[in-house]
Amino acid sequence: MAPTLEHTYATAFGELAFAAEPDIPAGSKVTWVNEPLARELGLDADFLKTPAGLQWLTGQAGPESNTYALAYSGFQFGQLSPVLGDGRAHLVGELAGKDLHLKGSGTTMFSRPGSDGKAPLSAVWREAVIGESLHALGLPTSRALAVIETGETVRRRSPLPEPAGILVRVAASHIRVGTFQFAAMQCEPKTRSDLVEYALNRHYPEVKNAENPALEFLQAVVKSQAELVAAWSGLGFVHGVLNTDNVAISGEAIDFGPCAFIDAFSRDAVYSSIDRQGRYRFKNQPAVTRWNLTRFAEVLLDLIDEDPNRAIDRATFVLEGFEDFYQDAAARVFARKFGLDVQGAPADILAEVYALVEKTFDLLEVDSLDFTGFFRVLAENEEGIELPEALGQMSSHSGLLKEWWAELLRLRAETGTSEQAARELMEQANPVYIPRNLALDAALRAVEAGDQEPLERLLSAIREPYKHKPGCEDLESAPEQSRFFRSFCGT
Ligand SMILES: Nc1ncnc2c1ncn2[C@@H]1O[C@H](COP(=O)(O)OP(=O)(O)OP(=O)(O)O)[C@@H](O)[C@H]1O
Repeated sequence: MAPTLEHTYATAFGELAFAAEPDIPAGSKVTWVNEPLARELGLDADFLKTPAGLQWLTGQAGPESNTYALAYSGFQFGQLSPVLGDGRAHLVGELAGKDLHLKGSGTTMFSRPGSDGKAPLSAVWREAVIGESLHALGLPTSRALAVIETGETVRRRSPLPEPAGILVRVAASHIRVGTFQFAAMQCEPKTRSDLVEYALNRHYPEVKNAENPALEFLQAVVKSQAELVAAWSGLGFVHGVLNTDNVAISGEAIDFGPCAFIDAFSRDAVYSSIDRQGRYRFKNQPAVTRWNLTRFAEVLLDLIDEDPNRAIDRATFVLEGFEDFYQDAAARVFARKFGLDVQGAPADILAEVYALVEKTFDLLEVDSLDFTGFFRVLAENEEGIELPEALGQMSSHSGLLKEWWAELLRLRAETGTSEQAARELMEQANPVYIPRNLALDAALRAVEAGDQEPLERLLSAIREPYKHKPGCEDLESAPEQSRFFRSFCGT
């Protein structure tokens, strides 16, 4: 049997959570359960695959339905949409302090006019695989608990129908920057102060008794977002749609629809077919996150200080800390990738590591090198202090490469990192396996045709990302044609 879910958010915020029934078509089946996650949550994976498990996962198990569509607003590609909300998603409840949430579960009062409330099976799986990969790589992220096939079809990328699915996901919460924007525009001021208190209790209890809770909350979200985006930089990960409704205040990655890990490196990498101006390209992610946080600060100002000018000064001071948090976090992320032990290192060393990150990007970009492959080759270098031959073969700019290598060795010496320590750091920071774009795409096409095996194989590799897995060699690198890959945003 499965536990009873809580509804603390919906109970506390009736003006932000509206009763809404999911549409679970007859014949729907749970076709995949995330067994490690089920275990972590104390759930029985075998039960979840049964018809009773399907009912529990979709909020239909009790005598009455307690499922909700959540309200939020959002700046989408820079333009404010005052009312968005779960238009094809439902909150089922909370388990162990986390949200259980459906996507692709039918229309609600927030549905986009004329839209079907559904999700293509391939989009459901893309989110499931990427979430598992980010989690295995140590990043905070929402994760798929299960995939449901409904037997229905949807039309997205072509006039041809494709199978539909429902994602059952688990997230720290679904409180977004856009939730606060909605509360600011549509609710009494008390809703926002209650929401700050609720969010602090749930996500940042260490600062919940602060003298100025709204200011401390802003500070905590700024820091966690800076760390999140720095971790993405370290993986060459492009979220895809960093609208304010896709920014969770918990600091987890959510709603990474048309996301991808970069193969051939370019700072301008953008994978989403709807991001025509490249607003959310790789190199813009820190600046765009700062922009999103500024929109967040705007709707907290009156809670920060009743004097508007003082409130702006205080919020600005916190926002200005974003760059420092980001650079510090990015320097630490890349230090591990470079094999540098920076524990206890002074700020000037971290600044030098950060400068080396930019030089690395130059080196990768000038030859469009494979981001993940470059770092893994570095981790597996057998040549000690000699410039690794394999890197020499990858790069056609030997001058740049030699300079870069000399700088890396200088920082190793400066930080007193032994060869052994360097190798250990790099082997645990530079993955062998990420969901390569073309391999993921091929696996998604297979699942649409009824074959789940390629996805299961990909999952087994990315779940242990730092270890070579016999039989998965084809998933270790990107084929040449991946340079031209662009993910379709048919969510
Ligand atoms: N198929 C759909 N049917 C009804 N409403 C939809 C559908 N797809 C998106 N919407 C709604 O349109 C608005 C903007 O959606 P957005 O593009 O952010 O999609 P989303 O469902 O939130 O997907 P993602 O998780 O990838 O961000 C949201 O209110 C969303 O619920």
